[in-house]
Amino acid sequence: MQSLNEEILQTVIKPRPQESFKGTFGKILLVGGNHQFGGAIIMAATAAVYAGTGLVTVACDPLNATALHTQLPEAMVIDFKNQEKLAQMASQVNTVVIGPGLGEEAESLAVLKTVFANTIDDQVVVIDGSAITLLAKEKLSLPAGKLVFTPHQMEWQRLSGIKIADQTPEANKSAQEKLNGIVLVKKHHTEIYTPDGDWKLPIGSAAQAVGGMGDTLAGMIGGFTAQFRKNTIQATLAATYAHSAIADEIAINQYVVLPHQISHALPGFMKKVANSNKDHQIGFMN
Ligand SMILES: NC(=O)C1=CN([C@@H]2O[C@H](COP(=O)(O)OP(=O)(O)OC[C@H]3O[C@@H](n4cnc5c(N)ncnc54)[C@H](O)[C@@H]3O)[C@@H](O)[C@H]2O)[C@@H](O)CC1
Ligand SMILES: Nc1ncnc2c1ncn2[C@@H]1O[C@H](COP(=O)(O)OP(=O)(O)O)[C@@H](O)[C@H]1O
Ligand SMILES: [Mg+2]
Repeated sequence: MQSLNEEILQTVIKPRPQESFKGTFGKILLVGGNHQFGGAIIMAATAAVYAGTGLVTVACDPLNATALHTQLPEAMVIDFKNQEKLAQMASQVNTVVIGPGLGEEAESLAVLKTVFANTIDDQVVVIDGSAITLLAKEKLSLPAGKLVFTPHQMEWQRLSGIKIADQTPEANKSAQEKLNGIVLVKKHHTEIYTPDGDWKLPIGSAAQAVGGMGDTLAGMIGGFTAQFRKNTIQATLAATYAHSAIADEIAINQYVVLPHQISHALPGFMKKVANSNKDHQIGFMN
C-alpha cells in the first residue's frame, strides 16, 4: 500500500480554461437528507458547491429545502419522493452522491432503489452513509456506474462482512475487488482501495472526529469527480487528500474542525494548488 502524498493535488487541480461555462465543470445530484438528517445532505452539498461543481442539485425531504437554501442558494432542490423527477435527474448528471442522511426507513429504501435503477455506466456513483447500510441490509444489486464506496469501519463491516478487528489490507482488498469499484475505509489514516492500486492517507487528526465530516468528504469526492472527469481514481484520491490537508491547517489553531469550515476553505486551497500549476491547463474533460 502506497502513502498518498500532496502531489495528487497538482495532478488533479488545474487552472480553469477561460473558454468555459458552468456545464464545463460538471453536474452533480446529491441524494439524502430525510426528516432527521437534513444537516448531512446540506454539508455534502456545501462541499460540492465549494469544490467548484458547475451545477448542484439536492434530492431530499422537502422539509429541508428552506434550510438548504438559507445556507446554500447555489444549490437546486427536488423532492426525493418524486420518483419520476428523481429517476430523470439520476440519469442526467456526471456524478450521483447517495447516502448522507438518507436514513434507513421504507421511504429511504424506495429512494435508493429508484436511484440505483437509473444510473448509467458513464456516471460516477458515490455510495455513502445510510446507502451503504441499506445496500448491505437489503442485499440490493449494485447500480450501473463507476462506483465509489465511502464506508467508515462499521459501515464497511456491514457491507463486506469483515469485522472491524479483522479489516486487514489483504481482507479489505479482496472485498473491494468483489465490489468492482473504489473503496475508502474511513478511519484515522483512511485506506483507499482501487483497481489501480491502494493508498493510505498519512494526514488528518482527531480534530476531524465530528458528525458531518464524512458527509463533507462524500460531497467533495462528488464535486471532484464531476468536475475533474479525466480520471475518477485520481479525483477521488485528490478530494480525500484535500479534505484532511485543509483540516490539518485549521487544526493548527482549533481544537476541533467543523465540517463546513473545510468546505469554506476549499476555493482558497484549490486556488493555491492551481496557481502552482499554471503551465498545465488540462485535466477537466474526458
Ligand atoms: N447532521 C446530520 O444530519 C448528520 C447525519 N449523519 C447521518 O446519519 C446516518 C447514520 O450514520 P452514522 O455513521 O452516524 O451511524 P451508523 O450507525 O451507520 O454508524 C455508527 C456506528 O458505527 C460505530 N463505528 C465503529 N467504527 C467507526 C468509525 N471508524 N467511524 C464511525 N463509526 C464507527 C459507532 O460506534 C456506531 O455504533 C448517515 O446517513 C449519516 O450520513 C451523520 O453523518 C452525523 C451528522
Ligand atoms: N481520529 C481521526 N483521525 C483522522 N480522521 C478522522 C478521525 N475521526 C474521523 N475522521 C475522519 O472523519 C470522517 C468521518 O466520516 P463518517 O464517520 O462517515 O462521518 P459522518 O457520517 O458523521 O459525516 C472520515 O473521513 C474519517 O476519516
Ligand atoms: Mg458517514
